[in-house]
Amino acid sequence: MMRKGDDRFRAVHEDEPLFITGRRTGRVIAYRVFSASVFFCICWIWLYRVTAPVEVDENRTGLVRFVWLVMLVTEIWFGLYWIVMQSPRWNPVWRFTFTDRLSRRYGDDLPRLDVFVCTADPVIEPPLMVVNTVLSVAALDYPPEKLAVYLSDDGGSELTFYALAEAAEFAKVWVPYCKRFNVEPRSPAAYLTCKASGFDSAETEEVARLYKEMAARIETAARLGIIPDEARLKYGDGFSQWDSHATRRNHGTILQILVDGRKGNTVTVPTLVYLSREKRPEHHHHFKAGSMNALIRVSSKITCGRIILNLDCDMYSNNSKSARDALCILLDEKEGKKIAFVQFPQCFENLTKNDLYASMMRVGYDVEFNGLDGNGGPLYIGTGCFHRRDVICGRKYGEVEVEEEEESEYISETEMIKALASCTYEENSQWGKEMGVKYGCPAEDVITGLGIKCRGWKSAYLNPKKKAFVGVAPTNLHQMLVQQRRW
Ligand SMILES: O=c1ccn([C@@H]2O[C@H](COP(=O)(O)OP(=O)(O)O[C@H]3O[C@H](CO)[C@@H](O)[C@H](O)[C@H]3O)[C@@H](O)[C@H]2O)c(=O)[nH]1
Ligand SMILES: [Mn+2]
Repeated sequence: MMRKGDDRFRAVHEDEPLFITGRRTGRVIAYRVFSASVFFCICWIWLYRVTAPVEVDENRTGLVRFVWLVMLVTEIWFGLYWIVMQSPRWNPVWRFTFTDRLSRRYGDDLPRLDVFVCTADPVIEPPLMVVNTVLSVAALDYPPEKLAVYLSDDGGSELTFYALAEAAEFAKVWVPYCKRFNVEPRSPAAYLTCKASGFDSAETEEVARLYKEMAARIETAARLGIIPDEARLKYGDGFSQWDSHATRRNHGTILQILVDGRKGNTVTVPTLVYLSREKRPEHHHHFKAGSMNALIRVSSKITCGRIILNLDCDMYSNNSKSARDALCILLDEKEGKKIAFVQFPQCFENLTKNDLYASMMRVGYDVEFNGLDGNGGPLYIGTGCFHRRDVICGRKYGEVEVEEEEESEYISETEMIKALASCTYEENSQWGKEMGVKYGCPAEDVITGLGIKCRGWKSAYLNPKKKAFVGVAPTNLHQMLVQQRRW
């Protein structure tokens, strides 16, 4: 947001909203007529059941009366269920943003944005895929000095760290290249796949060569499980944080700032941070919710972005303008003030046309989320969501927002920041309850979003034609069952 007392941009187009909320009247009326007709039928069925005489039970077994009673109860139950299910369909809305107005009003004076990418297992989530996600957000259309990308590695894997270190080097070429040539999408793997038939310029060819070399180094390291010696020397500060008996479930906090764009450092690449929070077998780690809370605390002492974007490691940014779209909602002077978070749908690139397991969730994302948005806002679904930092940390609607702090002159000591990601930090605190992402539920995202709503906030749903984030969905029955059981 703007700095205190800085109103250079305020005067420009002050009154124009940054987004509008649209309704599709024809479609809504058609649905309501259909819905009313179904309701009418339901009422008739109820009336019939209650008024039609029960046949005389000749054998006096009571069976006929019993069947009648069960039918009555089931029909009432289905009817009520159907009525409740109309709420996410009754009043759908669509949001449209004006990023040009945002640019005119704020220029590059945008709030700091911290992106959290979570990964947990270098085998299931290959480091090369993870760094593609990181690179795609590092190249967002956003001032690099205002952007920071944090990778949380719950797998505590040297391979993931190595891949991120390689990506930090490659980013110095990739980010300026994307901005200069307005590249889309900004995940190098996805972009270079579309260009596979031929490169249009010498620059693209050079970038493709550098990417392929990097990818080969990362994949070889992952396959052999060996980090090259040169990398160990070059990134000694990072690797030295793994002691000889560190395992996935038992290690200290590992924190390395690979690119430091804080005060005084001119950068073309955003701040890039690797974090693997402390894990000990005797302490519960609370899965992704635990890692998100560690990220919230650690980032608060590094860049303290006022806005937080949270992404699963398999969801790359497919539209470099998505952060600006979300800010159109969050920074809107009138309507935006009530909105705590902006949720984009989860889209997937690995599905076939028939989408055997219905992973596209089309009813959810194309119908019900718009309906929920007309009713206070969609759920938080754990990825592709822009939050206000202070709201996720517990601010209630109506409480005064703390002005964005200038980055402090004093850069906190790494050891002090590491303590924020220790296993014991949250003991006897409100973390996981009133603060941060909630614990105790496998679908931590949904209950966290509902908790925010209970504090008086609304949310907004953005589903632009050009998909904002694209990921990987389960493709076989086993993976699908595991996921559904957790939800
Ligand atoms: O201990 C853990 C476990 C998972 N993750 C990360 O959490 C994300 C989601 O986990 P995944 O196993 O891929 O679950 P999905 O079922 O695919 O995730 C969906 O469902 C989750 C729970 O509702 C949401 O948090 C996710 O955002 C949503 O994409 C991934 O990036 C993981 O790396 C961690 O960081 N630490
Ligand atoms: Mn997933």
